[in-house]
Amino acid sequence: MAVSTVYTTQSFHSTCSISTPSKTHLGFNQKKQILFYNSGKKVTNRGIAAVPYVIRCSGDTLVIGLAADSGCGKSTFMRRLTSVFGGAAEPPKGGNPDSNTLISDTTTVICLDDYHSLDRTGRKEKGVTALDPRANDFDLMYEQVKAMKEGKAVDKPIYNHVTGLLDPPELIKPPKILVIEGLHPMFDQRVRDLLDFSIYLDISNEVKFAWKIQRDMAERGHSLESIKASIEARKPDFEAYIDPQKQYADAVIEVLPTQLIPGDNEGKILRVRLIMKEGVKYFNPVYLFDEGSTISWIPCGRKLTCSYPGIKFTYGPESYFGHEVSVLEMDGQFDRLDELIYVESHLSNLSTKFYGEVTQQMLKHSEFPGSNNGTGLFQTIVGLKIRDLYEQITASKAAAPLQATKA
Ligand SMILES: Nc1ncnc2c1ncn2[C@@H]1O[C@H](COP(=O)(O)OP(=O)(O)OP(=O)(O)O)[C@@H](O)[C@H]1O
Ligand SMILES: O=C(CO)[C@H](O)[C@H](O)COP(=O)(O)O
Repeated sequence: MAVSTVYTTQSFHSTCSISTPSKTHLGFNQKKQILFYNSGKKVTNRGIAAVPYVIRCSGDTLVIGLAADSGCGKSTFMRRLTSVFGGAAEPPKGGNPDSNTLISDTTTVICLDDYHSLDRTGRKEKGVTALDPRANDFDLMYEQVKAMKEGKAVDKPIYNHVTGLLDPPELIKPPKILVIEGLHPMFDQRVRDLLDFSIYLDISNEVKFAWKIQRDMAERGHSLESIKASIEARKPDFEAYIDPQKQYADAVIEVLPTQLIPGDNEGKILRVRLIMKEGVKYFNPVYLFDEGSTISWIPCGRKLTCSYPGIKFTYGPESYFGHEVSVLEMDGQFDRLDELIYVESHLSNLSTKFYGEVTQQMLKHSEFPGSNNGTGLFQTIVGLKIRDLYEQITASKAAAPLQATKA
């Protein structure tokens, strides 16, 4: 008899179905580990591989990691991502009004700030920042993300940004897609290994400063000096614990000052690079004109209105932390968002479901920050790639029992 082990797991949950040969019967121990009986004789765990069984867990959760420093556009990216799947994302109904979680039909976004082990006072007393691993509970993060990936609900703690305290936990049910966003999704190897796809938002210091000033001065009444001081105070820990995570990311969105205006440091016109790792299963990098070539393209002219300093796209292969990557870059900003369709029609592997879907998404959220430049464009594209990844993984799982039957 052919032996096909398509999916193996130590524990079994209610969303899974299992098929075995006719003479094999199943049992479960108290830990929900599967016990196989062959013609009435118990097969021990050691013998599991000898049993031709197929487990299909339709409820398995896809886990996406999104890493970035605070104030670098994670929330904006999340709103674009959940919009690709349709339906509004809202905090858990009837729960803590200061919850950091956002739930929509397909996705649940949890904020890793909820795994701070020290509250605001605790950090102050110990003299550590929230970026320091000592202020975070990676064991709990790992256990809970693993549990959700296996289809189990968890009681996740809540870090309350209003009070600076740790609030009572909230129940999070396993979604189809779980996004873990925050400072450290790729820091702990155990958590990193649970990720099906990972993204890093790499905002250069100049741009981070410009965004912080815009938000914290205009919206939160902070002074220029206090913003500068807070960025400086976080810098050593950012460099030690947050920034190194980008080497593990499958996609990085790098945001830099423009090169179209020599010496520009204002952070208003941006040069944005989408760095896409090659060889990642179910992820085919986007390309401009000709896959693998090196291209430079100024689309301004008859079909795209551009005011000073214009728009420039580049595309080509590069090496990033020793990995082969494709990089798509956009420098400049759009004057008229509806004309983005002209650019979209020259990009391939976008994972759209219909012609113009990228432009439609961008127009739908034209009020989000970055909608007229590469940040919004590349966040939208990564959102579509995640939808594609989810659909491919789901389809491959559905096909697995069929293949096993054929084996
Ligand atoms: N693409 C962008 N272009 C211009 N400004 C942006 C962009 N993305 C974010 N910002 C600015 O940065 C601020 C923070 O964005 P957002 O809330 O999405 O970041 P965040 O990483 O979730 O922040 P936090 O972790 O502090 O909650 C926005 O209010 C906006 O001022
Ligand atoms: O880096 C951060 C991630 O959002 C915050 O500074 C950290 O979570 C601490 O939050 P607060 O300043 O509200 O105490």
